[in-house]
Amino acid sequence: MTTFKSTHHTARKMVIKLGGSTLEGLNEAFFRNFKALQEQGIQLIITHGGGPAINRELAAAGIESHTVNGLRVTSKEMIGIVQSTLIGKVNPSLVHELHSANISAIGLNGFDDGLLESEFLNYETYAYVGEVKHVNINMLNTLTEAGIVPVVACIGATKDGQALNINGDTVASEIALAFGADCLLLVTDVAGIRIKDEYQTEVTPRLIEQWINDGHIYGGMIPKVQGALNCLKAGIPSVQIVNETLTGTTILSEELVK
Ligand SMILES: Nc1ncnc2c1ncn2[C@@H]1O[C@H](COP(=O)(O)OP(=O)(O)O)[C@@H](O)[C@H]1O
Ligand SMILES: CC(=O)N[C@@H](CCC(=O)OP(=O)(O)O)C(=O)O
Repeated sequence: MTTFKSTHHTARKMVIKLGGSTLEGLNEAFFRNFKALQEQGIQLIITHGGGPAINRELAAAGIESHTVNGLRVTSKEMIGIVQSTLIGKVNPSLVHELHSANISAIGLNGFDDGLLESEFLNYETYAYVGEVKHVNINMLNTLTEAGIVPVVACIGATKDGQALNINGDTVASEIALAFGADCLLLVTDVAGIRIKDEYQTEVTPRLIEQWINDGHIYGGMIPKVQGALNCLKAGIPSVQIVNETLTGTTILSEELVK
């Protein structure tokens, strides 16, 4: 039994972002629901993070890291580890899981066909963290039209070929915008936004701003909701923060709230 919201049924193009917290052992419900979306003829792109895997690799190298506004400050020594973890480990193991579930998938990152042309976000504050300047969507269109699911790791590339660390939620929203997705699902380890122990089914940008200011939304949830708000502003009708069963919080533009 699926529990999709009605917006899923009307979607034609969808981006699904898998958070690092969910990547280590996706459950059977996820693959079942994913295939149900494919069977509805929806063109799908997967993007992913990998925060926990990066933490493990950094710890093994004896490197400590910290975040500012939910973004990992990434030193020169760290960017190589982030790049090799996301592109060399997390991405192929996710592609393998999809393949094992009979889903045709191909692994990509920001370097491939100039997919995520990026620049330093703010070197003084974040060092090797990027912001996406241009998404070369052509390859993703070609693959999705052929029924192949692109699986994109959140590594950007500068014009000079420098890898930059980009938050997975940010990459998901940039790709959703470039793809013209009508739905963005941010899959994480919680069933949506929780405020005072209560999961919210529908929220508005105004409430989100208030909750960030008073600390009810913090850490990794901040780039998630910010990416969601950017997508809504740019006209993507449905952005949802969901768990592996694809149920959670829908973020609505103010004017859509009755
Ligand atoms: N209001 C909130 N509701 C739910 N989770 C929140 C909230 N504020 C912060 N969080 C935290 O955000 C986490 C999800 O973000 P993150 O760990 O970055 O996930 P992912 O790896 O899936 O991107 C949750 O596990 C929770 O600890
Ligand atoms: C700049 C920045 O913060 N990059 C993230 C990239 C991985 C990510 O986003 O992983 P999740 O989806 O698990 O959060 C990081 O280094 O953790």
